[in-house]
Amino acid sequence: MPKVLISDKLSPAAIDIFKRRGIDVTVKTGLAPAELREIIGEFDGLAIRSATKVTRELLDAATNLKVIGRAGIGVDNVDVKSATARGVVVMNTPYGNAITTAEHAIGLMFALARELPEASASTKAGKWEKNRFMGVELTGKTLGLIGAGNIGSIVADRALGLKMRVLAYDPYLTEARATTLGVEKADLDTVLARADFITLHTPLTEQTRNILSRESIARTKPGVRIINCARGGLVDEAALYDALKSGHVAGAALDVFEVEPAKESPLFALPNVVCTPHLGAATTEAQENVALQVAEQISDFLLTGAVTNAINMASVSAEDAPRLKPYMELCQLLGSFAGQLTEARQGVIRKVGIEYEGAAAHVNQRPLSAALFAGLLAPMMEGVNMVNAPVFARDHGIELAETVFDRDCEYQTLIRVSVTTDEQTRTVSGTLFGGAKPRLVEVKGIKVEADFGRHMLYVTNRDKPGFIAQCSAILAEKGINIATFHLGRTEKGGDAVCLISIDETLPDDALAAIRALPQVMQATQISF
Ligand SMILES: NC(=O)C1=CN([C@@H]2O[C@H](COP(=O)(O)OP(=O)(O)OC[C@H]3O[C@@H](n4cnc5c(N)ncnc54)[C@H](O)[C@@H]3O)[C@@H](O)[C@H]2O)C=CC1
Ligand SMILES: O=C(O)CCC(=O)C(=O)O
Repeated sequence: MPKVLISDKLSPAAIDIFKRRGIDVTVKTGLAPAELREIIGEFDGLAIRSATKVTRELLDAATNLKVIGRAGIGVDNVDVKSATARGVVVMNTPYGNAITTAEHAIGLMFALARELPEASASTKAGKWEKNRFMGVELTGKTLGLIGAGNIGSIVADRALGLKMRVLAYDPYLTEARATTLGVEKADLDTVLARADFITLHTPLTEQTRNILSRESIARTKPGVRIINCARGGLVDEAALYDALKSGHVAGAALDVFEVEPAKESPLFALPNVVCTPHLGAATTEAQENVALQVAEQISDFLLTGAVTNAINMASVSAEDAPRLKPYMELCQLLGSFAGQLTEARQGVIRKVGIEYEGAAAHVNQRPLSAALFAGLLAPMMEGVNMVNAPVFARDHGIELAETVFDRDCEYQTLIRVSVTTDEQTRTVSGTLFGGAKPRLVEVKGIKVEADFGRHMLYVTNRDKPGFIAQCSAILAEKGINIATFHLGRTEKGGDAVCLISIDETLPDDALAAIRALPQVMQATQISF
């Protein structure tokens, strides 16, 4: 039974889902990093919000971990690069708290426009300062969005409902999408110069860190109000403080801070600053959504292999997972076969080609190249799996070319793999017998029909009499039983391939004896 740890405060709905799906779930929140490192090795899955920091050190101790699920959007508390390198899938729940967070941004905009927190505090203090608080109307004002993804788009929609004009800066926003959203696409300088309110909705990346820097704040319209409900670090807090003090910025509402928890900050002393403690996603509805989603996603992955909303891997829907399973197995075996032949020749892989024909042309192929790379690179690298193999391949400069042939095919389904090294290109093809059982059907362009046995001997030889008898005699002498024996050749007397499935591994001297046979060009032992 897979084991999952919930290490942050999640809605109890998540626990129910895990239990119902047959997952052994443990809840331990508020652990110190050392305490978490101590126990993480037991778990296959980890469900978190933002408090748990998944560092390289934690991942080093997470020897069984297969999946990390973030009940929320931002994964900046996860070292995704290290997780990927260790083959751990990282998932988030990209939509579950988007509406709630957009509503918080709109709420903060109202709070700024009418100084609601200050007015409330003053009224409760019995001051009745009716003349102190003079707000601004939102109707007709310009809202500048920085980031127009899920949350930014919802903010835009709500702002348009308030009769505001919306300008959006987002390098990935197309004109067509901007038109659909009813916003004006603009560059950052235009947003800074024209917006009465600026709201941020981007992840924190190297490109977005301090996107509202001292220089960019200086280029904003005097009297601008700034809302950050995305991530601390997008706004330079020291520069914001100075701009608020000088009056250039009329107000700022911050849900997120450079350092969290933010227990102290010079900004707290300013009357025109509204703060909330990272509450953007804090509604019952959003927390239930993300908890349910993350629990379903982690369970699906651990129980069926379905991959949803992964940051570091192609998605496989729950519907696709059973259909893709034999294809992934076939690709992994073809990759492993090609990889072991390449390893035997010590060739440096330059390029990998995958061709899909027949039914394979119509399945979701995105995860298949990852399965192929996992098989291909496993003989050469330790700890390779579908998550990290494509990254290793890219880091090693291996080019991938995928071709889909929508044409009649000799087999019901066919996947042909070619691996090009400095020396040669090797091709190997496979099909699914009965739609499910991987079978080799072609090696080096020569037709064979062989199941993938646990231990195999692959021989290329000249098609001359005597080879089969001599080879069988060597195996018999070593007491090695032959399970299956498959032959193929280009033509009578031409090149031939022989695939022998054997019940145990072949001793080195037997392999050497087979290699020494006069007809033999290459003999390699393959294990799956
Ligand atoms: N305060 C809170 O509790 C919450 C905060 N968040 C934060 O909100 C952020 C946005 O969430 P979503 O809208 O769901 O993400 P999203 O991925 O749908 O949208 C992000 C947008 O930022 C844009 N972007 C990327 N780099 C940019 C750049 N250099 N300049 C301008 N735009 C850029 C992207 O093109 C994308 O459209 C999350 O990354 C997360 O950090 C999310 C949920 C709750
Ligand atoms: O889990 C939370 O409360 C924070 C949500 C958040 O920041 C996110 O989803 O990116």
